[in-house]
Amino acid sequence: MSTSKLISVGGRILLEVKEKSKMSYAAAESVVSTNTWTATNLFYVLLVPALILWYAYWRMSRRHMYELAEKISGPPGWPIIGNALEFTGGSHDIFKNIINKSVEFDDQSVVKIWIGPRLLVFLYDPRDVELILSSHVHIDKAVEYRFFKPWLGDGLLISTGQKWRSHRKLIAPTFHLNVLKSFIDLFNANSRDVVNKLKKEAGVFDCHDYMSECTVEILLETAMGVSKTTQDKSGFEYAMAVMKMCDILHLRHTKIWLRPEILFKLTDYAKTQTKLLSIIHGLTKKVIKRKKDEFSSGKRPTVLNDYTEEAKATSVEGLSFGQSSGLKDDLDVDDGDVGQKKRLAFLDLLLESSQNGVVISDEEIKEQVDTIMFEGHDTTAAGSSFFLSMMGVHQDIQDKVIEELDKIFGDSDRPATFQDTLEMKYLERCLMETLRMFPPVPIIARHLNQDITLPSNGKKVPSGTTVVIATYKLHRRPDVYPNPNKFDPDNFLPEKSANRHYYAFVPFSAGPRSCVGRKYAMLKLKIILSTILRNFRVYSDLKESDFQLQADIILKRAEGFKVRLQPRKAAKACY
Ligand code: HEM
Repeated sequence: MSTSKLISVGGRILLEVKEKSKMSYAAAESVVSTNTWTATNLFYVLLVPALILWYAYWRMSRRHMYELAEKISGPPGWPIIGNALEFTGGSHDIFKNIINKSVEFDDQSVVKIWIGPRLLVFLYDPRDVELILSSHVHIDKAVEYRFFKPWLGDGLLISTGQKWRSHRKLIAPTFHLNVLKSFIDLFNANSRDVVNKLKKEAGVFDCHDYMSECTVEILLETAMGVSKTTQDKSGFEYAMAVMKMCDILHLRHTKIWLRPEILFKLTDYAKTQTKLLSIIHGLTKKVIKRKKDEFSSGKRPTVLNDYTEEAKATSVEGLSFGQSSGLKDDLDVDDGDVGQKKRLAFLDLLLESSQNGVVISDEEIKEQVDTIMFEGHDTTAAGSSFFLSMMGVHQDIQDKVIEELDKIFGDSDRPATFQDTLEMKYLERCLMETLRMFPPVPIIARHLNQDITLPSNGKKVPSGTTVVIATYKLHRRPDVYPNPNKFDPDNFLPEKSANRHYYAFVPFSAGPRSCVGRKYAMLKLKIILSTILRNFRVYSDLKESDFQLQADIILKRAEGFKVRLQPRKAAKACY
């Protein structure tokens, strides 16, 4: 065979081999694609029944919940998403919509809604409220509080079980009345500062900004023990960051698509949250570091063990410190029989405890500081701003408060004493009435780990439900407060309070998980508000029916807390 023949034969063979291999490749490809097709199809063919089975099992395992929920009334919802569409629109629209819709169910004081698979049952009969709040069993916070976790960690507000119990035991005494009495000078000094700042306001302005900054600064100076001279402008920045964080948390509570972590992280809100948390945690870290440096340089905290007869009293005759006088909690424990007790302010105690090898880590201290800073400032800022708004609206009531203050202080510009605060009885009634009509924490939510039977109507609420104490609705029950939408401080005359169900007024919650800052808040508010009213008369151009309420975690006025001030003693400087 010639070379060219060989080549051509070889080429043909090669071509043939190539053709064959092409064919077998195509065949293989078709086998693979057939197999892939079959595997993909098989996957889907199996997935669909698997999902159906899983859904059927899931529904079956929740049958008990559905059966009991069926017997509780509530607005009709959609399949899968339930009543999630009720939460569309802005915060004010949501609040108005929910309150309006709830009216239909007022005769039963219990309303059910579904947000996707979550069952929420709103309660506002005092007997049902008592069942939940007085219990040592129903103390777990609802799963919705988990959105606070990146901010507050496992702080007192959201922790549960043994951790919550031991930290509560540690922290509650740091808000004991004896400790609070030692803060009076600081309450006065900061109230004076806010009065001086308010002097520059000539027209209508939002008093909440001032109240917010002032309450942050007071907290830093009292509970955290950071002196004014070492504070910088970060208080205001912190307060604004907290406000914006609350907006984001509220969105996550109400917009079903923002609930799953995986979806939330894709949004701009997640980026904003990271920025806000760096401002918020920046301040708390700075505060703790400063305090630790003081400790290591040998500066020890002041021990507050003034054990005079007056200081011994933990409860004061005729003063309820923000709750029905028949209720008692761990803040009312009288340790007169325990012997002389060393008392420290909040952060001093936590640091001292940790250095003595007690129960609390650095991370836990940070979580508790974040919790107290949040709970302690935004609530009181809202409460005081609502109070000033109500004084502005009700000039006749403001007259009576001013008359009382003039009786206590006369012409003097001296700072208020603890004894003075006991005599501010009418101002206290106005404060309680403000907290009734505008509770800064308008709802309290708990997770049920077992079925409960409602004392008010015998209906059962199933385990796994989020029960929501609707404080705002509870406080406006016409059978408890005749004319409930009228601001009437006489609702808190002793004889009227005595005849009322104890759990019909719970602005600070009640029972084992009541607010640890209740007495602190009442004392601080009395001093700030009396100082403002000793210096200014407050006016409002709006009536309370014009207030646009919104509940971004904390109840606020959507349009801002707009008031006007007129100096009472034009020529006199604040003392
Ligand atoms: C007008 C002012 C205040 C109001 C209306 C208020 C209201 C409340 C309410 C309703 C709760 C229960 C929340 C829930 O269960 O979801 C609570 C808890 C709490 N509050 Fe306050 N609060 C006020 C001021 C303060 C202050 C000044 C502090 C601290 C300085 C504070 C610290 C706390 C803490 C740590 C908790 C969690 C307690 C626990 O779960 O054991 N609060 N507050």
